[in-house]
Amino acid sequence: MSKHVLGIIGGSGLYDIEGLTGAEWVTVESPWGEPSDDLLVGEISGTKVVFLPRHGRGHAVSPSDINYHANIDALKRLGVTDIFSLSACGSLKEELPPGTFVIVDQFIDRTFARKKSFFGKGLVAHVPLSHPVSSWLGDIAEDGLKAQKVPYARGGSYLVMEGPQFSTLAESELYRSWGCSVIGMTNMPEAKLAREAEIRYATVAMVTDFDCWHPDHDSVDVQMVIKTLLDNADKAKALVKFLADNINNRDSEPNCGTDTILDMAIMTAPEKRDPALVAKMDAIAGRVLKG
Ligand SMILES: CSC[C@H]1O[C@H](OP(=O)(O)O)[C@H](O)[C@@H]1O
Ligand SMILES: Nc1ncnc2[nH]cnc12
Repeated sequence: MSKHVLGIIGGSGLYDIEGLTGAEWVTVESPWGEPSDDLLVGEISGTKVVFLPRHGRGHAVSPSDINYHANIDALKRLGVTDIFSLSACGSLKEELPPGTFVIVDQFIDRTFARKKSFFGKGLVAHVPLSHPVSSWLGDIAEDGLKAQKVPYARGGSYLVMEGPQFSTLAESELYRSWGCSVIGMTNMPEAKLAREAEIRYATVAMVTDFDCWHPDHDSVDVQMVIKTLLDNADKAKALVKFLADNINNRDSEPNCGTDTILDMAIMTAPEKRDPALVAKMDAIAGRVLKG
């Protein structure tokens, strides 16, 4: 069995994936509550793949209501080592028109109604986040998009807004003035929590619209997003197959240190730790808390 276990978090428009051998929807119990849905577990080319629809099948969960903690905990419990988020997003740059896939490398987190950490009172930790995504995973995504001849951009900042309403024009212009490339509502705290869980994370953001700033394009609405997503669904599914085919066949291994990030992160002295929180962290931090 393969070493890297591939987690795919499917965003708007991606509620299922095909081509998994032995595919089974599995219910995962998490001490953090209910994940967005059951998780689809199977294999592609010998790689174990775990798929989770972020908004649930039928899209019943809004960005602010997603239980990001339970989602990451469930992926960790199923052995996931590497997560790709496939997300819809708005473009904040002329040169990133709808249909472009952006391999994001930075985030600006403007969400304010979400709990951001697994850690807290009685178990304090601070993980580094200067480079929130894995460039090793980004390389695999880039190879896949090149092979498929999909228009893509490597790098760019994803502005994470609270939503669920889309931005005002003043907000959209503000984020453009900050140099952000794309905007969405879901990748934080997801990326932060993945880092705390020692899971490598990368996002391929599929541009569906020009938000509301572009003088020659209508302001974003859901119909516009869905139309572009449907046009791009096959490309996203082919990318998932490429990721699974390739993640365990690379010449190099990741060296970002994410898989051991908690070695240096926990501040709370053993005798001051809250046993209830420590117990809840069995999957996320069991590697460093046990013994
Ligand atoms: C349906 S448009 C807004 C919605 O789409 C994106 O979700 P995801 O990242 O899960 O693809 C965006 O962040 C909003 O949540
Ligand atoms: N313009 C936009 N703003 C926020 N989230 C989005 N998801 C897709 N397009 C978006």
